[in-house]
Amino acid sequence: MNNLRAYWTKRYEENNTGWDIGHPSTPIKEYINQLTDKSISILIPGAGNAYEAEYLWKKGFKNIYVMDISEVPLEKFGERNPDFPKTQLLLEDFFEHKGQYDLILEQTFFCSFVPTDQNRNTYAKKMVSLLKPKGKLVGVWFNIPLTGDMEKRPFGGNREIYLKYLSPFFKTITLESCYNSIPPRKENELFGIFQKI
Ligand SMILES: C[S@@+](CC[C@H](N)C(=O)[O-])C[C@H]1O[C@@H](n2cnc3c(N)ncnc32)[C@H](O)[C@@H]1O
Repeated sequence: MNNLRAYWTKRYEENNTGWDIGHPSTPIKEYINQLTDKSISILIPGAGNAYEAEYLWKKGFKNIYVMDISEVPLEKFGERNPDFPKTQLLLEDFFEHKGQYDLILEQTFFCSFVPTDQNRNTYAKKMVSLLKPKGKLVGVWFNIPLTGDMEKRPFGGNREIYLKYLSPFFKTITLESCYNSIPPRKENELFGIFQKI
C-alpha cells in the first residue's frame, strides 16, 4: 500500500501523468448528462484529478465520493472545488474501502493494475461489493492489446477479457466500441454499463 501510494504520488509530483486529459471525458460526460436522479451515491475510485466529479458537482449531484490512493490529486481537487465536502475526498486504497454506492465510474483505473488473473478478479469482486443491489459500474475500458510487458501502463484488454472477469458478478447492459471517445483514444476504448446481479 505504501509502495503503491509512493509510486502514484511520484508520478503526480513529476507530472508524469499521460492519462490525465485535463477535462471530463466525453463518454462519461454524456452518460452523466442523461442521469435524472441527482440524489444517487457515486464513487469514483482511482479518480486522479477527477474532472468528472467536478462536472457532476457543478451539475448538482451532491453524493459524490472521490477516491485516490495519492493525496496529490485529491488536494488539487479540493483547491479547485473549495465547496466540495472534504469528507467526500477519500484518501484510501480502493481494495480496503467499505461502502455501498448506486453508481461507480471507471476510467483508466482497471488498466493501471498489473494484469494478473488475481488482480483482475479482485477488482471485479471489489467493484460488485461496493455497489448496492442493482447498482451500476459504468465507464470506459481500453480496447488495446494486452502485451506481456508487466511494466507498461495502460495494461490492455478487450471485450472478451473484461467479460471474463465481470460477467460472474454483473449483467452486461452494454460493452461496445465507444463512439464518442476523445480523439486520442478513438477506436481504443469500450464503453460499458454493468449492473450488479
Ligand atoms: C491511470 S490513473 C487514472 C486517474 C483518473 N481516473 C483519470 O482518468 O485521470 C490511476 C489512478 O488510480 C490511483 N490508484 C491506483 N491504485 C489505487 C488504489 N488501489 N486505490 C485507489 N486509487 C488507486 C492512482 O493514484 C491514479 O490516480
